[in-house]
Amino acid sequence: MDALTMKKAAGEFAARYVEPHMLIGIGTGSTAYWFIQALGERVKQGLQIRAVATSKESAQLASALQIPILELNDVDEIVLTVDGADEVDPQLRLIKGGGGALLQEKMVAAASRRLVIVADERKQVQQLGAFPLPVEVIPAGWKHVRRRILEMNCSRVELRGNPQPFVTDHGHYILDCYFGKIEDAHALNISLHQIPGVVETGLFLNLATEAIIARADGSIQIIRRES
Ligand SMILES: O=C[C@H](O)[C@H](O)[C@H](O)COP(=O)(O)O
Repeated sequence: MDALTMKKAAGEFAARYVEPHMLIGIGTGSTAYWFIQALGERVKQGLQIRAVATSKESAQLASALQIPILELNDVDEIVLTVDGADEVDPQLRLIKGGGGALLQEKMVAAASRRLVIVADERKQVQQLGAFPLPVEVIPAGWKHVRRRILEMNCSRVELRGNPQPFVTDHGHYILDCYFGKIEDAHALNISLHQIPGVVETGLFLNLATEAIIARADGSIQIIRRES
């Protein structure tokens, strides 16, 4: 199976988790795309649900498929959110934000009872950090934030977007941070949050409850976080 087919398989598998009248969170990216498409198909066949989106892009896609979209502020607990990831470790700690939607994704994840990650096997790692960690920052001070991150044992920090900086849905910039292997993700997350100007990090810790991993041999692996 190639990458696209694996993403499609994981996304479509997750769409089966959605039950009538659920309030769900819909993720962002090329794997979540297939979840949204499959959900749209079920809505077309009469499934009634309501959804909160993790990005403008996903909101637009869902709306085009007649999936009713609500604002995060207008809902209480989200029953189930399905989202992609850039890296998934065996404890279901994640790096997210490759598509720049990490802030809204983390807010939606934190408001969700279940966060199910859809990914292909290439996203599975023993230790987080090969994928550069996205950090969302306030544009007015990004150079100072970059300097502080470089002092934290980080070999390279790149402002995303060239020549124009990439601007997130919430009007911020993204710094892609090359830490290499992250030994203590929890401590790193806390340290990054202590830098003035950091809005959010792409480290999703203790949030994912389950991962649906599509394998190249055509199988689906389900990993559940031990609580
Ligand atoms: O900001 C984007 C998100 O965190 C995505 O869910 C993540 O980058 C994975 O995207 P994809 O499924 O396209 O690899």
